[in-house]
Amino acid sequence: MDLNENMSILNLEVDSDEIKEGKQITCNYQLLQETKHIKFSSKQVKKERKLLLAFSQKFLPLDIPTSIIDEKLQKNGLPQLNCRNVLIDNRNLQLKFQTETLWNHIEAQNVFIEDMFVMPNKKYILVQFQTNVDAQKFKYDLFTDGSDFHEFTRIELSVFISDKLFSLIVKLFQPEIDRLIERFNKNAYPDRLDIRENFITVEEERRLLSFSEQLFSTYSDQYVSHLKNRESVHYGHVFDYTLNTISDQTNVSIIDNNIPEECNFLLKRFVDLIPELPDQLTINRYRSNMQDHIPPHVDTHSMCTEWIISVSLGSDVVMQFTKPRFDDGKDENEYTTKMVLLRNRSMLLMCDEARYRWCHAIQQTGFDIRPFDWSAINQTRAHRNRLSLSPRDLRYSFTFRKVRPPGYQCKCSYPESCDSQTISLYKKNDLSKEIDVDKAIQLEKEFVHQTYDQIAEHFSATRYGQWPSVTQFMNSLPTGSLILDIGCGNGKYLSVRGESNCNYVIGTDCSRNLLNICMDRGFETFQDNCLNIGTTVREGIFDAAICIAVIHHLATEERRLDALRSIVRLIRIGGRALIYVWAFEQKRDGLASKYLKSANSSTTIEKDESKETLSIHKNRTEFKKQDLFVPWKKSGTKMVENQTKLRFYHVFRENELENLIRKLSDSVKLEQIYYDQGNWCAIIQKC
Ligand SMILES: O=C(O)CCC(=O)C(=O)O
Ligand SMILES: [Fe+2]
Repeated sequence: MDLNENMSILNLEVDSDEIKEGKQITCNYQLLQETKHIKFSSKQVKKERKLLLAFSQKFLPLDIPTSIIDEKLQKNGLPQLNCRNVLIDNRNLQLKFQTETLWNHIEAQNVFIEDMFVMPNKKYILVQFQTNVDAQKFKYDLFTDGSDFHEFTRIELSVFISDKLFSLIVKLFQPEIDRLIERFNKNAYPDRLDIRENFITVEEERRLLSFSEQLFSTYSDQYVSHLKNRESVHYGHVFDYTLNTISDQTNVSIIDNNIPEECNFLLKRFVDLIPELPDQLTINRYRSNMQDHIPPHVDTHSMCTEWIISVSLGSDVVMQFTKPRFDDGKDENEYTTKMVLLRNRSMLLMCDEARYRWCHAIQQTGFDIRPFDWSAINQTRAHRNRLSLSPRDLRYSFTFRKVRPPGYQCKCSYPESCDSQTISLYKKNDLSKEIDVDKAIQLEKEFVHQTYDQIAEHFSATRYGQWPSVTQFMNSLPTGSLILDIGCGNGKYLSVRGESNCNYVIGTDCSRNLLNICMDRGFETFQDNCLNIGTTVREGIFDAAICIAVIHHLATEERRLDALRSIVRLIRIGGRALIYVWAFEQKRDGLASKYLKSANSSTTIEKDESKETLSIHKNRTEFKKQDLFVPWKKSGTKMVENQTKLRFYHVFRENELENLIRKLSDSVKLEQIYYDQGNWCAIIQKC
């Protein structure tokens, strides 16, 4: 028999019904006839969910040379395994089937499954077979080179596990699975969200698919928006996804003024659903191999009427709806995220609350996790919630809207997400009095995270110059330093690897779109909020950190202090960090900063300033307040006011950064504090 190169011959057993510190896992390396006992460390127990990761990293015998395995196999034949459970490691996403299809394929080979368990947010699948013999057949017959089944998929890493471990893993993850599945519960969908499955027939889908394929293959770049995350074409008006609104300022053109006649049959079906017919259509093309997606957004309120329709073609996809926490202050995970399965040939209608209040998104992944569909396997099993992994195919969506006249003021009841009402809402807050934490989170989400995601490309194109004193700090670090760039943006400092080129820089940022730019440049990054980083990476491991122009985006002093605490936790004792924040004082020693000097009247936005409000700063002028919105304007386009993107800033006064650092207690030494081109800067060292 032939073995795949990485096939493990490992059998894992636990000696307990619980996973506790000091409890043991026994690893039988069957072919090697070796047994190892490994005790759970307190760390593994603390982070139970990381346990399986620990299994795969620690226990998979990848280090055993294939030649040894072959030799043992020839001598001893197949090991007699006393196990019916197989853990499939699908981290490389080799599996090309949806879980239900995998089940059916396996059973079609007369190998019988008792249960299948997809772990939440993990790329592992546990399969429980009815007997040991079934498990062995699965592993040694179905997945060897040359077998029919092997043509469909490649599972290179899999591990046998005991019944006890199987049930422990189920116990460990079931609560999380229940929570995930609850998000798919139709009874709790956003109000006024309507889904009609089988809205079009298979034949109608086929016709629209070939129409779409032709559009994207024949039309030139004049008509196709090549977005970072997908491609789109437009009829009636262009929809600009960087601003989520209708725009005639983009560099793509509409294909035609009218919706194409291929859609006439759809318009007829819309008549009963919506008060007026659409005059705008965007066709989005999501390529599965590119992990195409759409970031969370609310389609701008004032630009189209109170409904939006989207018809799905080609592939199922899960759409995520999030309601800002702002509304009710309840735990976001429990109450405000909903998952909606959009099957191909279905229609999605978003009105009122679903349209105006909830963000919708399609996540960046090759696989969707969704509830297991028992009707697809003609069998029933023990009653508990199960998940299914579902690979995506090429998907097209047809989004229809009815455009409003320019200057229309939306009067919806959701001012916090309304472009016509938002600014007046925040005007009620004077942040010199601290706002509560929910408001702060919402303010940062809307006016920092979302804004950076929306302006990412243009922001990146204007952010290439490194500040010399930042590079100087990075170059002053010892050879081999591991450096974390917190709020790395487009990664302009991630290439600074020290004089010897031996330093290693990792970046983190909130903005997925900025991180995508880093990824394209080949940098290593992960997505995180500067307040949470310690929960993603191990604390105390970095020799240094830089945090340039980040902390001034946090809305309360407590949160700014928390960000400093988080930086300190991440670096090792003796490690150093450089922090830059924007200064209120834009003139020092009689000299204006570069920011003031580059004043250009054509880029400014005039706005009334009122003493008691959170105001919009006039670009390239001195600051009048510490808490304000700074407009981001795409130069070269004539933007009307409500299309301008705003970023929230708290600009620091002299001594403010220093005072904040002093609150960190004795664990930190303030090495240097200085002023650099309109910024207050500090170098600190962890004692
Ligand atoms: O692809 C979809 O179904 C949704 C598209 C969307 O949200 C949009 O075009 O604004
Ligand atoms: Fe949308």
